[in-house]
Amino acid sequence: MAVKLHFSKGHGTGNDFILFADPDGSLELTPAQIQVLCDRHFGIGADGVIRAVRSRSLDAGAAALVENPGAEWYMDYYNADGSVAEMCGNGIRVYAEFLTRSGLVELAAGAILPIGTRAGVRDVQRSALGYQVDMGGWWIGDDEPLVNAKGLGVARPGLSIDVGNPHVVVALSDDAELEALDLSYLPVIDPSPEHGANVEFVVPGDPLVKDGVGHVRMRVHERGVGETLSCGTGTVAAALAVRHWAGDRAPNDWRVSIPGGTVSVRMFPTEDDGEHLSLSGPAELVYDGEITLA
Ligand SMILES: N[C@@H](CCC[C@H](N)C(=O)O)C(=O)O
Repeated sequence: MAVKLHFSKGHGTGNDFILFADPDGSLELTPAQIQVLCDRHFGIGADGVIRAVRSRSLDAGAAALVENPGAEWYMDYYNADGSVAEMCGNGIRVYAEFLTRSGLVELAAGAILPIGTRAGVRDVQRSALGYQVDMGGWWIGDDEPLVNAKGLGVARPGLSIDVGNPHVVVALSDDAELEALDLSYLPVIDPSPEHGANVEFVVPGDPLVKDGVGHVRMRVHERGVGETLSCGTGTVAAALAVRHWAGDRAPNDWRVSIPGGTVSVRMFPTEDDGEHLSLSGPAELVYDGEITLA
């Protein structure tokens, strides 16, 4: 049966998404429908699709992820190839803008909007740059997978980082190396991660730290998409990796430049002696439309 879909198109630093409201959870799209929507020639075109669904409408497995602490809204996120992803750092800011602009939630300055994701609940609030997201904790692997990409010449060691979804970060020596990459080809990771990974190529700033803030340039090949103009979870993974390599004197405030703009990343202590990451950046809704899906 044909499905008429009302959607909004939005982006966070050029990482673009198709968003639609399905509060009661009655409109689950198939991977083939998601691929058509995201196709830049035959569909609307986007890096991912976000279904806005109320947590209470989820099946028991997904609902368990967002019960404690409770989140009224869940970000049901799909990559352009139709695969699911646990988290999206740019998408969640655009999702917050979509929920508030559509009148589905009210978000006063300083108030916190908890949003359910497959990686757990993430707190979002308005910030000077647009929105700020508490991205939670992370995990750094002790392996060093080798990464090769077209234009790189020789494989480089990467750092595996999980920030709710999987990343491998690779340091390059300068901007010329970063620009020489051809990310229209899938980077090869050896050993290959079981569930795939987003791959970030980074060039630490020179100087690395200016006025107490660390600087990094990054390009990314997103799992399930290809090269994108930005990846929010990738920027926090990049800042973490560079801080890890730089050692004890590295700062906790970072600016990460991606082809689609700049975002801010901060590492901050939590009450239980851990550390969380925060991501701040813009979120834009560009247009609304309607499409009929076969
Ligand atoms: N663009 C996103 C990440 C989207 C999911 C990713 N491709 C994955 O499969 O993990 C971001 O802004 O974080």
